[in-house]
Amino acid sequence: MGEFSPNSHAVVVRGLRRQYGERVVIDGLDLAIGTGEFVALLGESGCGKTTLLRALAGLDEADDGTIESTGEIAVVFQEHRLMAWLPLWENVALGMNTATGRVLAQNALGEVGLAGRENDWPLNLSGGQAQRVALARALVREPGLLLLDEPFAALDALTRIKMHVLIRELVARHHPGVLLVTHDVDEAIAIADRILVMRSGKIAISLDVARETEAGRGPLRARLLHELGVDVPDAAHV
Ligand SMILES: Nc1ncnc2c1ncn2[C@@H]1O[C@H](COP(=O)(O)OP(=O)(O)OP(=O)(O)O)[C@@H](O)[C@H]1O
Repeated sequence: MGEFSPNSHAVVVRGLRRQYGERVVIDGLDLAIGTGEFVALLGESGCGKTTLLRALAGLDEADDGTIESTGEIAVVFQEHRLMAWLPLWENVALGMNTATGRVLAQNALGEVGLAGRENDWPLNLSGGQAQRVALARALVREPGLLLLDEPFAALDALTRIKMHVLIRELVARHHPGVLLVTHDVDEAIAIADRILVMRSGKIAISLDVARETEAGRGPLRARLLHELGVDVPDAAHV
């Protein structure tokens, strides 16, 4: 990686290191995500994806290295983490001034397809709707960096595809840098501009997919599966 201009990057990570006892999980990792860039992070189970995300979110201390980010950082997890005793708008506006928070929450709920539902309760929502509220809560603060920790993994296949379309629209409108942790190679290819593979505590591979043609996606999928330790005879048709 070359030199980064902090102004055009949502986050720049240099030499990040994290270890648990003797086990080094992140080992001098470098990473830069541009403003408005959608990056997916793949890696074998236990390679340190969640550890990296937690360090970026400030939920965990790093042992060494620097993380420079230009704006707020928001996280959406696999489970929605909404508060059952608060109506949807209050979940979205949590910690904001009530009057402006309410208006911003209403707008954000409209953006995720839940207009008019601001006084409804989390318990009345489907899994997909609850994740929409979680996205609204993250984006209402206009974060510079949006961290997504497998937010669509628990959803059914059709709902997941709808969420892929929605998240792309939201990112195009709000321009945060995005880091999506996923186990799903097809999800990564469908929505990311760039795919990273993490291995041995570092970013081992960075592949541009934004301009990949339809014909190029089969070989790309096979390559990514191979990098993740899965070799299939003709991966384009699996
Ligand atoms: N708090 C902790 N204390 C000790 N070891 C930990 C802790 N958190 C994570 N680890 C270890 O660090 C390694 C990386 O864990 P991490 O959860 O970051 O991996 P991951 O790539 O997100 O895995 P998965 O894909 O299965 O979610 C694992 O070996 C895990 O056991």
